[in-house]
Amino acid sequence: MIHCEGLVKIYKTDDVEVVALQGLNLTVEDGEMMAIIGNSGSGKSTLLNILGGLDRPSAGQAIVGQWNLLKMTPEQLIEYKRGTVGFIWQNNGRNLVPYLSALRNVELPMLIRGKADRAYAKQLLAAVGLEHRMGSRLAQLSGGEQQRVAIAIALANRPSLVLADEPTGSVDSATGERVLDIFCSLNREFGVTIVIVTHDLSVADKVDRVVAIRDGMTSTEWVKRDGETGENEVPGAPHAFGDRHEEFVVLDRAGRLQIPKSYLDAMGVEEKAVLEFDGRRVILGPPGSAAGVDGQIAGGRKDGTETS
Ligand SMILES: Nc1ncnc2c1ncn2[C@@H]1O[C@H](COP(=O)(O)OP(=O)(O)OP(=O)(O)O)[C@@H](O)[C@H]1O
Repeated sequence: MIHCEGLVKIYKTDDVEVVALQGLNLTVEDGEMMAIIGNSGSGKSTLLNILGGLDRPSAGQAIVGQWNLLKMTPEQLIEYKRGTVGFIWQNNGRNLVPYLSALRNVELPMLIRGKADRAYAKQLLAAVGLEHRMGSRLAQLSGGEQQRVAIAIALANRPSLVLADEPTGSVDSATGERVLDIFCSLNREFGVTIVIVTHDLSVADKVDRVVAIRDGMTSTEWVKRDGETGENEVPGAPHAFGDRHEEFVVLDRAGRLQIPKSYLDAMGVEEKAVLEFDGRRVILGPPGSAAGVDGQIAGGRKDGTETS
C-alpha cells in the first residue's frame, strides 16, 4: 500500500532550513494496521502530511497504491485526497462542520465527490457506535463522540488508506480505547489500511507493527508475535510494548542502522565504536573493547568484568 524510500522533506523558512525527513524508508502492506511513534519533532506529522497529500516531499520516493506522490499533478492530488486516503486529526474540529448533524457531516465528503450514499453514511455511524446520535448537531456531541464522527467522515469515500494523527490525543483513556477498537474492527471488516501516529504507547497492543522514527528516519520496529507470553524477553532490554512484540532495528539499503541511544549510553559509546563479526553476530562496543584472537577484550574480559 505504502512504499517510501529515501524520503526527504526540507522546510525552508527565511534563512533557516529544517530537514524534517532525512531519507526515510517505510513499507506498509495492504490491509495492515500499524503505528508510528517518535519524540516530538522527529518527523511523524511531516510523514503523515506527505502520505495524506497535504504536503509535498522534497526528494525520494513515496508511492501509495497506484499513486506516485512526487509526480502527481494538482488534479491527481485532489482525486487522491478525495478517493484514496482518509485523514483523522487529533483536533477533530478540522474535519467537522459544527452546525450540521453527524449524518450530514458524513455525507458531505460524499457530496463533494458526487452523490451522498445515505445508507452507507448510516452504516458508518453505526460502526462507530453512534446510531442513536445521527441527527444530533456536532455542537451537541461530546469530544469523544465528535472524534468517532471524524472517523466515519474519514471513511465516507471508502478510502483504502486511513491516516490518523494522534487520534486518541484529545480524549480520555476509555474513549481512546474505544476509538482504537473501532480502528481494529474497520481494519478487519473493511480491510482498510490504517496508519496511526501517536505518543500513546497503549496503541501498540492493538496494532500489528510499531515503527519508531528518530531524527527523520525509521530507527526501530516492533512486530507483534502471536502466542508469546514474554518468557523469551531479554532481561534488561527495553520492552516498551510489553512482551507481545519482537524488536528489530531497521537497516536501510546501504546497511545503515540507528542504534538506540539507551544502548549507546549504557556502553559509553559516543562518536566512535568498534565493530566485530564473530561469524554469527555483529558486536559493537566502545573503543578499546575489541576482542583479541583469544577472545579476550582489551582492558576487560568478554563477560564484561575488568581484568587487572
Ligand atoms: N511548516 C514547517 N516549517 C518549518 N519547519 C517545520 C514545519 N513543520 C515541521 N517543521 C519542523 O520539522 C521537524 C519535524 O516536525 P514534525 O511536526 O513532523 O514532528 P512530529 O514528530 O510530528 O512532532 P510532534 O510529535 O511534536 O507533533 C521539526 O523540527 C519541526 O520544527
